[in-house]
Amino acid sequence: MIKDTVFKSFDNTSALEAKLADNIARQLQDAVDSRGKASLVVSGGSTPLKLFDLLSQKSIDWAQVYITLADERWVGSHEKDSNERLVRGHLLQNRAASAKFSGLKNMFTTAEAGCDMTISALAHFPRPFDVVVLGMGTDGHTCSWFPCSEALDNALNTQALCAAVTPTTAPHERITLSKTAILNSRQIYLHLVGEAKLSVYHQALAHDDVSKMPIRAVLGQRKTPVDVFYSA
Ligand SMILES: O=C(O)[C@H](O)[C@@H](O)[C@H](O)[C@H](O)COP(=O)(O)O
Repeated sequence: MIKDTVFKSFDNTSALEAKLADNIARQLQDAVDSRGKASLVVSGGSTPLKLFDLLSQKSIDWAQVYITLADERWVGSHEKDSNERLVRGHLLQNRAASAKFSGLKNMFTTAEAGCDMTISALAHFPRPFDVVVLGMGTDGHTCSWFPCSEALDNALNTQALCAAVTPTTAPHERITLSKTAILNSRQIYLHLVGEAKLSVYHQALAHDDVSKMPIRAVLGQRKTPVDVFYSA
């Protein structure tokens, strides 16, 4: 049983996105004011697109903000399943166009082979990450930590920043930030939309087995604050 998560429920997705975009913008600007630069890790998938649109319009010092992804499918950055494509089309727009983005995919043929290069590409990021925004799948995965995937143990236990994953339940080989990387953050948000995700979230809280629902690796820890933002 996992206790004490901060859970914020909103009447609709617009209210959720407005509040989450305000929080993230404030935390990034605070980081720039105190340390000169800030870092933001975002997730792909369908949930965060409107959040990205709103965030891109915030008036903060984006030129000092370093942005990357929690995970990426090992496909070209113009392909429809690319998370980088979503970030470029929705977040790195408007005022946020001046942010410094590093994607996770590189020219290596496989994620396994490209992992070290991705780690080097992120070496200059301010860490701990200031803000991490995670999503969750209805199987309880977050990032590309898929339940029962052979690579899950490595993604959850390596001290390296990234791990390669080939899920059996989702398309594409992937690269994902590791648990070590994600938890080395000042603030994590878990962005959930829809009743199906709420039910999965409750199932995740009810037990401790991380291999069955890897989101528990985030919800069941006390090192890094996690705020869950939910709307039906
Ligand atoms: O690349 C990805 O797929 C993700 O980063 C992944 O972890 C995502 O956040 C969840 O699968 C939720 O996806 P949806 O928002 O599409 O439901």
